Amino acid sequence: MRYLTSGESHGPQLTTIIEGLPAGMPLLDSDINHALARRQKGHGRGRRMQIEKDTVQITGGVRHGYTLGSPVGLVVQNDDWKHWTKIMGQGPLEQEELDEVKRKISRPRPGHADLNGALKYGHRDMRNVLERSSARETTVRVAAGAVAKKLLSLLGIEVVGHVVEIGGIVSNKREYNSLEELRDITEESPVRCLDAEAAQKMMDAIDDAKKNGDSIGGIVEVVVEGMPPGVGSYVHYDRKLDAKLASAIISINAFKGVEFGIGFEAAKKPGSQVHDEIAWNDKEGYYRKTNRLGGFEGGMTSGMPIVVRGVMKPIPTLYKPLESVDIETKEPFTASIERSDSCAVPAAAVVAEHAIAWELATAILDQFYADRFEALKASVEEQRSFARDF
Ligand SMILES: Cc1cc2nc3c(=O)[nH]c(=O)nc-3n(C[C@H](O)[C@H](O)[C@H](O)COP(=O)(O)O)c2cc1C
Ligand SMILES: C=C(O[C@@H]1CC(C(=O)O)=C[C@@H](OP(=O)(O)O)[C@H]1O)C(=O)O
Repeated sequence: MRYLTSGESHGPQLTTIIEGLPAGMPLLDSDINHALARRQKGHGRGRRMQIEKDTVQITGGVRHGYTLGSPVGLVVQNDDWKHWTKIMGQGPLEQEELDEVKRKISRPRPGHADLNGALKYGHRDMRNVLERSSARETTVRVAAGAVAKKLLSLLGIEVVGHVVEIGGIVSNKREYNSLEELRDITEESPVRCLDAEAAQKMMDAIDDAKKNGDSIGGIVEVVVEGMPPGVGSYVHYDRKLDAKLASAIISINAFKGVEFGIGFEAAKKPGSQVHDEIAWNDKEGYYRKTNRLGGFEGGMTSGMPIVVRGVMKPIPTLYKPLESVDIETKEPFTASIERSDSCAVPAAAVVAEHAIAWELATAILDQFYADRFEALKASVEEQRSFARDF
């Protein structure tokens, strides 16, 4: 399965085409709209989220609520587009219109894609870079991921993303009875955090950062339950599933680090306190007594919950900006900016959830029968009972 996205942040719309879904899978726009609404929430976002009411239009590949096997097209309109029709128009402009809209962006923001993108494509107006490097694109990544999540859920695999740290404030509550409980509690939290006390401190930290013209980052965690064991590969470096998940996390705007299970803590501990002992019982077959490795050994799923965390750096656009250089004058400057998020970690937890769901669904479709949904389901179930009886 693969998808491409197209669209600029303030252009008319964002589009994605998904290729490789099986036929006969139930899919409604409401499955996707719920995910889009979740991505828009979260304490710390700027005014843009009040303008947008993200909803999807399915433009192909679905009929009467079921996939056809043909490419699935998804479109999300940018409501902000109506304010940008001249600046972002695709046709040529008259000279006087050009003068009006051609306020070139020549001052790159440290930490954003502006300068590197300009050097790559030769854009002297860095709007040509920022329009696409903007995390607005994560809207359609979430839309594609919501389709993947639907497929996983129909196969008994659930994926939940939540926030475990913002601005150095750590969630102390990690235990929950079920993924459903984790989802419900974090859904109600304005920062998508299980620990209500830490959540309040996180919100205060976001407000402080905003007041000071600054921004803060954090850590999100994605948990997956229900993956059959043995998905991925130890045979080929480019089919290792943990590596694909790591790449999916780092591909999200502003993500700088990734770890599985106890992650970087493993460097400090002896093997006896890192590796998970193997056990067997009648009901489950093989399982691990602990899950310190976060659901992976040898690039393949172990059947234990997958636990993957990603580090998001603070948002680069600052109301109290850092020093940079104007590419026209080569003079140093510290410019003010119009609007920005001060913290997007809660939204990024939703993006991470969907990026992970996409990779898992793709791995399932690579490994099991993939043309008819019912046959896929039977094939995944067969792997589960094979592993149970092995
Ligand atoms: C949900 C989300 C919202 C974001 N909002 C902003 C924002 O308002 N302003 C900003 O400068 N960066 C924002 N970012 C981060 C930038 O898009 C990102 O830093 C930039 O594309 C450069 O890429 P890199 O940080 O991965 O190197 C956001 C990221 C995410 C995931
Ligand atoms: C539009 C979204 O996020 C945007 C991501 C973003 C960036 O630089 O990444 C900059 C901001 O854009 P704007 O200047 O239009 O407010 C965010 O609002 C979104 O998440 O849907």
